[in-house]
Amino acid sequence: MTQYTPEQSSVVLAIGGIDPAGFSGLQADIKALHSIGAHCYTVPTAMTAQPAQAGEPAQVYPVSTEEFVAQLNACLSHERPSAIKVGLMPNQGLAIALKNWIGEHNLTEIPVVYDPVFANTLNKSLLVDPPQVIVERLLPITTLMTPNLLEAALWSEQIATEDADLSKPETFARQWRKAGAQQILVKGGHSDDSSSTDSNMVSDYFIGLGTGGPQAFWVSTPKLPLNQPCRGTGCSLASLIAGMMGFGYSAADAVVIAKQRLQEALFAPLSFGEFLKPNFQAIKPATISSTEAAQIPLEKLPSVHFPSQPYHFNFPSCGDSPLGLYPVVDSAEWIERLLSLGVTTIQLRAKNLKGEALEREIQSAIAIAERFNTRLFINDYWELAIKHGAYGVHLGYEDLQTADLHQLEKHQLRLGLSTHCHYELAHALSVKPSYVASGPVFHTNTKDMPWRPQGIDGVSYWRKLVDCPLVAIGGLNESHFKALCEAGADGIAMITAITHAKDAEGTTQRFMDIIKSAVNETYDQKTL
Ligand SMILES: Cc1ncc(COP(=O)(O)OP(=O)(O)O)c(N)n1
Ligand SMILES: Cc1ncsc1CCOP(=O)(O)O
Ligand SMILES: [Mg+2]
Repeated sequence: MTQYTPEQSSVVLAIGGIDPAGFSGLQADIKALHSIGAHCYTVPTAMTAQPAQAGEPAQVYPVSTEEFVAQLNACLSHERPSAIKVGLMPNQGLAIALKNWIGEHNLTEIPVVYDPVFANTLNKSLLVDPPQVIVERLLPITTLMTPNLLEAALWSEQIATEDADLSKPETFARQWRKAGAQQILVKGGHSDDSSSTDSNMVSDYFIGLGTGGPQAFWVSTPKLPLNQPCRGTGCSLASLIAGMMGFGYSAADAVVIAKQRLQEALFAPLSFGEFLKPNFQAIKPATISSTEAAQIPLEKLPSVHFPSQPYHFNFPSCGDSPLGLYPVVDSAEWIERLLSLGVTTIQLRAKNLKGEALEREIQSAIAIAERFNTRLFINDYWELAIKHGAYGVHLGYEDLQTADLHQLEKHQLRLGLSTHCHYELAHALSVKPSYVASGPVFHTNTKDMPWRPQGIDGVSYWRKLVDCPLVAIGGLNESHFKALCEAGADGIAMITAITHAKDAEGTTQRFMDIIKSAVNETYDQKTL
């Protein structure tokens, strides 16, 4: 369910400080990483002594470069790490040693998540050298930085242009990118600024590298009413992100999953003395089978939205009857043929038409669907769909970046959205569409897709996260219908199985019958 291929194991090399009180640093990393089933190597950069009392400073005792490199080598003598998480890096000598070690051992392909810890939650400085010098050393080897607002400010103010508004996470993120950060998540947890998002939410700003170039988004979870300072959240989040990237997830997916995992661990935090800490023991462990990729159980997904787009939409429903068999075809002629058989949901996916011919096809398709009182979705061409009063549109993630959702909502078109990974699903759900499509379920020859097929298990997993109708698509035929209905699919979409069938009419009729009885059986079983 990701742009990359999720693996069965994730081994994270966690590099950071030892907090003997057990709130943050490597101890926090271990707990967070074990909760997602990742293995955690721990290489200390420093012992620390961080007293609870506000007046007393923290002590930091860095390890020597020799000790540091010996530990790194010892870890490497076991399995090669699949991700590296860097937390407290107290001086530039260790930063340089890490950079050199990564280069010497050809580990530059491994994702490095750097959480630039400058001070702890109690604002006690933990660095021996100035933060700017340390960050400069580590930036070239970092895949994703995760500063909080204060840490981001420390660096950004140095390089800010005069008109930059440094009170906002997105400004910091842009400044860091200018300074050479590949991908960055600026955590807004310490911000009182609510201009860009809902004040009941904690919003972080991400700039990453999507398949089609840089991508930027806000990722938000509800603010939890915590009545004591909570420690170790930054370390835990960065570790979870590294752990998910270690499994092979993209940075955007890893951020979305990690943010939700942390939210769940904070929902009923553990209280210890004057502090709280995330309760990773209380959340569901990951299930990792020997054959499938790791599956991380989540209660829901965070809200995700593009910087330019608010996420308060509400698209009309597709009605009470299940979407059922959902043929995706390329002409009005196909629509006429299939609707006359009683198909109730259909899509016009006209990839080979342009200009007037395209507009004519869309107009005819809409007229036919109206005659049969059927749910017709127009793929891609949302402006023409609005112009000619279509029932709905189906959009992919790329279309979402340019489509005017306000116009679609204003004209009350139904909206179906494709999703292939956690990040896309989180984004789609934030838009509150009329349905979400999930695929490819199986390998498809119809379209090149960079995602690994999710299988029926993937549909069941998606079902638990999706609070609107769910459509399955990709390599589907009649042998899958029963299992798909049991997995909770409301609609079963397909191209080849119908349009390449010898007897398309007979096949469609049979498919409708199978789906109808599978739906009835599933319903009977659920109500027994
Ligand atoms: C029901 C349904 N699900 C997914 C898709 C794929 O749409 P999209 O991502 O926009 O890709 P193209 O179909 O445009 O290639 C779909 N069309 N229908
Ligand atoms: C457009 C699309 N999006 C996800 S899978 C797919 C192709 C589905 O076609 P088929 O049913 O022929 O596998
Ligand atoms: Mg499309």
